[in-house]
Amino acid sequence: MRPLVVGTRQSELALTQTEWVVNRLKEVCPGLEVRVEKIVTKGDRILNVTLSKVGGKGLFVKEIEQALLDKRIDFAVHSMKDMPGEMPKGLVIGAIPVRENPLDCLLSREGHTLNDLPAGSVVGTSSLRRQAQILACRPDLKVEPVRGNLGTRLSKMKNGQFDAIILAAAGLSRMSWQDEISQELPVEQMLPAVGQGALAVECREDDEELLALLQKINHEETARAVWAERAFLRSFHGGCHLPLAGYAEVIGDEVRLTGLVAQPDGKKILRATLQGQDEWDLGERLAKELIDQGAGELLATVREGLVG
Ligand SMILES: NCc1[nH]cc(CCC(=O)O)c1CC(=O)O
Repeated sequence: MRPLVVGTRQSELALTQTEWVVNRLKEVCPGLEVRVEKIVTKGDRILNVTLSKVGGKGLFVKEIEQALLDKRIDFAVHSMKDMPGEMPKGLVIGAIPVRENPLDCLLSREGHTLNDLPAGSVVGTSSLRRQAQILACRPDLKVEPVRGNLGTRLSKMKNGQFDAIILAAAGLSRMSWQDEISQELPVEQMLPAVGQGALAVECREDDEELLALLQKINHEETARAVWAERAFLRSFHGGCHLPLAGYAEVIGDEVRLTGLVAQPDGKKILRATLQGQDEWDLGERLAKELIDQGAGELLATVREGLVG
């Protein structure tokens, strides 16, 4: 294998994830040389602006994808949940390694769970998906936006700006910060984001030498689950900043997919589960089922709110 260049954002989490993937590649290809190229993305430059108002999460991957297309880098490691539904022509996801804990968790200053947080407590999250699901079970809490990388959010909670925050278990676990978790939220209370806990290793579609190597760190079960979740996401046309959740598991030789579309105030939650063999078909059928329940109208109202 030729020496490779991997592109990554420069946040601690991104670097940790990249190093993890590089180590997996070195296990299956001893002696492999990989140079790490740090890339500053638009999402990193505007961390003080509410993300949903500036065009969503594609912001974290665009510059990196351009570097791939320009052949300045050979591959890139992304958090799967930061990947938009559609990818640029010429690029593919070459591997989906084994998934970390997909759940969201509550971190609270006093060690409370979601059910026993005192009324009026302020919960920090900028995700409409998390906001809607918190308010659905605890309409007496206040949700306020919080931005910044994991460390910044943690310190904002610890210094009293928030009574609690919601973060993905996967990020905390990769940073070895699991001890900060007050409660892992069950999927019944907090359905995760599409792709949460999984990584995407992206490369050029014609790089056959690299694709053959990446195939060796692909995790079939994770990949099947994530394809079903992403098929569901794509049916809503790139709605990664929308109050939308999707989570799939492999059960025997089938995939069971649960999807959710919510009103940001949590007063309306549409949810459905389907099981089947074909991931793409499953995602599309689940989206149709939620659209039949009124998801289209609900999301249209949210989209207007985001633009205005
Ligand atoms: N929203 C940003 C983001 N993108 C990926 C992760 C880490 C978790 C993962 O890989 O799914 C996080 C932090 C978080 O949501 O708590």
